[in-house]
Amino acid sequence: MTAARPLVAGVDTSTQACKVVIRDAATGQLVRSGRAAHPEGTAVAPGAWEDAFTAAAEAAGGLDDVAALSVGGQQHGMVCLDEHGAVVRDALLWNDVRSAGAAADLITELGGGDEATGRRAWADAVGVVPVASFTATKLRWLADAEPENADRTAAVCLPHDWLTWRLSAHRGPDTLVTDRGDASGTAYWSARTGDYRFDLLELAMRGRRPAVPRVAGPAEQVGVLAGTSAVLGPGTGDNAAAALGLAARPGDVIVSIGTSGVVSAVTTTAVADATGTVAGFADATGNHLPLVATMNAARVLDAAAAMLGVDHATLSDLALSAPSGADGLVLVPYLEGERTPNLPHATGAVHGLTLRTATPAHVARAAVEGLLCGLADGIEAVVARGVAVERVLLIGGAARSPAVQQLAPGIFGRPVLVPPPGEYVADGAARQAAWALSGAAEPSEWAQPGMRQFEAAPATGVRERYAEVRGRTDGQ
Ligand SMILES: Nc1ncnc2c1ncn2[C@@H]1O[C@H](COP(=O)(O)OP(=O)(O)O)[C@@H](O)[C@H]1O
Ligand SMILES: O=C(CO)[C@@H](O)[C@H](O)COP(=O)(O)O
Repeated sequence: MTAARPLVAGVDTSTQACKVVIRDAATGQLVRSGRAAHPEGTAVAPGAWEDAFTAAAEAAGGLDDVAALSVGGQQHGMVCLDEHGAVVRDALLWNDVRSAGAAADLITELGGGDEATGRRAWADAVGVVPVASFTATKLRWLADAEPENADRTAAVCLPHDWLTWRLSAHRGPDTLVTDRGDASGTAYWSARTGDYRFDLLELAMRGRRPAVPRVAGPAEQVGVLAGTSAVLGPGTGDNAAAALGLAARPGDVIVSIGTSGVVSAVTTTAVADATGTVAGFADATGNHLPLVATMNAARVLDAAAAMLGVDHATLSDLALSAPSGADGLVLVPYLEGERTPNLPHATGAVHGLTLRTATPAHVARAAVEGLLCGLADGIEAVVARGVAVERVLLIGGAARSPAVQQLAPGIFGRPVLVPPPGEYVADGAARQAAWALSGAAEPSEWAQPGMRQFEAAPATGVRERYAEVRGRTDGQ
């Protein structure tokens, strides 16, 4: 049945929801899709992801006719398993900042007590400088705060690794598999060398060495969907999956405004930024994916809309009705602490309130501009690491906002391409599944969606005023 017209499934197990798309393996045409919500919070029982996957797959009409499946997922989350494969504690997600102190400790420890030396040493070793988001820092937190759980941790993996493993016919924790894209977000695997740094894993775990997933090749068949003959691809981190879904090539910069704000670019060489601003991740094809991530993105607009008591469409209208720069009103959007810049305990700030600016329209404008200014800093950071920018592609839930679409080009100082609203992470996972199924050297060329191009005059002074206010408050 599946041989005549094979279908493939792509999964995005993201922060807020699980999304499943089912596409034609040959053409990429969307056949069906479904989604289900994840629980709130930054510590989540992994079983909730499996439940959401089951519900999303059912909403997508089931998987009976699917010949291959891959899982893309939120990066960095710490999933600890005991010797029998049972979950040791709730997973700590990428946006959980309790490990901020552990990150600082790991930097100075590797630097022999010197922070600058430590930053350089981490960047050289694994392409990243620890921040609270990365798995290694969560493991250090575990070792210090919950040593008994650290002792019970026989294996550690990431959300997409865990879901792939749960969906497979394998059961022992020794059969866990990951890929380059997600492994590169652990801070104990190097995208440059392709090797685990077990010394850094042991440093994080204070001498313990849990098992880690095998790093599969980009299109490897890593198993089968339990109870079926459908092939499982290795999966990958959500940002690498989005790049695959968009068939991103060198010169493309992807700006994703989901729960996280992400600026990423496909490159052929590894990046090692000792400032830690640009993380030297890998992509899902064998290339690299230098990336800047912020913790405050779509939910800044969710919060602004809730604060003003309006829906997203009205928030967007309000923002577009206010003048550029919101007459000096600036919203620094560090609502959940921030990762870039590294201010894990920061809070948001609103500066420049006057009788003139104390209007819903000014607040809406300041929220959109504050969000975009943080991402503009991210684009500038990847450019500073030598990334060439030919196209800027805007995706993620908040890319649906007309205000975001129309204001981004002025604040980024570049035209912006917006593909139709879609699940590009799940699409990338589906494309990987088709690739694994085909056994071909390269992923098939799927028709890419038409994109709308937005242009605008530079938003003079907006980023400068944002930088001034951010510097003044430091978001604290
Ligand atoms: N039209 C819109 N305007 C602004 N934000 C939106 C809009 N539609 C959805 N969102 C927001 O986008 C976010 C979900 O985006 P998504 O990329 O799916 O996130 P994630 O992959 O992190 O789960 C939610 O916070 C949602 O409220
Ligand atoms: O931490 C990062 C990237 O380094 C985030 O991009 C997470 O991977 C979460 O992604 P979303 O749920 O926002 O898509």
